[in-house]
Amino acid sequence: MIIAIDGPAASGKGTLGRRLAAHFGLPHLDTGLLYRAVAQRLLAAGETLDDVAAATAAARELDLERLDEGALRGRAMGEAASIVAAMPSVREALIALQRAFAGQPGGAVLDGRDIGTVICPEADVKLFVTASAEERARRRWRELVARGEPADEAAILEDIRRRDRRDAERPTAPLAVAPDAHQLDTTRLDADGAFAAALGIVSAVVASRTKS
Ligand SMILES: Nc1ncnc2c1ncn2[C@@H]1O[C@H](COP(=O)(O)OP(=O)(O)OP(=O)(O)O)[C@@H](O)[C@H]1O
Ligand SMILES: Nc1ccn([C@@H]2O[C@H](COP(=O)(O)O)[C@@H](O)[C@H]2O)c(=O)n1
Repeated sequence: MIIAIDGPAASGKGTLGRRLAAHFGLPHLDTGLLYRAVAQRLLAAGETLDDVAAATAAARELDLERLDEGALRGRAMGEAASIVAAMPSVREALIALQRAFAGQPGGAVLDGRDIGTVICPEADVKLFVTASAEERARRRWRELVARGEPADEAAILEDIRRRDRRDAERPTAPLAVAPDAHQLDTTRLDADGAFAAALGIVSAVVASRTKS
C-alpha cells in the first residue's frame, strides 16, 4: 500500500507519516529532506541558491542512506529548500529516487508537496493535511522552544506564509490538492486526534478495497 501525504509547511505531514508508517509496518520517506539536502550541499560548497546547474548536480548525487535529518531541520534550511525546489531540473533529478522508495514490496508512506499529484499519482490513499497558518506557526514555535532554540512566533508565521506562497505558485509540481485526496484540517486536532482521523481515512479505504 502506498500512502501519499501532502500539505503546507508544518501542517503535521511528517508526524502523521511516521505514525501511519509505524502502524502499517511500512517504510516512511519525508521528501522535504531531499530538497533540504540539496540546499545544504550548495551552501556547504559555497554556491548560491540560484545556481541551477550546481543544484541539479547536487540533486543527482543525493543518497537516501546518507541524509542527516538532524542537520537538515531548521528554519533557514526550509527556506533554502523551497528555493531549489522551484527548479524543474532539481525536481526531475529527484523523481526516480522517490518512486523507487514508493515501489518497495509492500509499499511505503511518503510525505511532501507533490506526492499525490506527481510522484505517486497511483497511490492507494492520498491525504492532504492542512491547519491554519497561525496554528502551524504556533506548533513550529513550540517545537523550537522545546529544542532550546530561540524562536519568534511572528517571524515563523511570516516564513511559513512566504514558503507556502512559493510552493503553491511555482509552475512545476506546485503544492496542490490531488482531485482524489482526502483533506484533513488539523487546526483543532492534537497529534493523537489527527492520527486517529488519518487512520480512519486510510482504514476506510483499505476496507472498501478488501470488499470489492
Ligand atoms: N495535530 C497536531 N497538533 C499539535 N502539534 C502537532 C500536530 N501535528 C504535528 N504537530 C507538531 O507540529 C510540528 C510540525 O509537525 P511536522 O514536522 O510533522 O510537520 P510537517 O508538515 O512535516 O513539517 P515540514 O513542512 O517542515 O516538513 C511538530 O513539532 C509536531 O510535533
Ligand atoms: N515533495 C516535496 C517536499 C518538499 N518540497 C520543498 O522543500 C521544502 C522543505 O520541505 P519540508 O517538508 O521539509 O518543510 C518545502 O518548502 C518545499 O519547497 C517540495 O517542493 N516537494
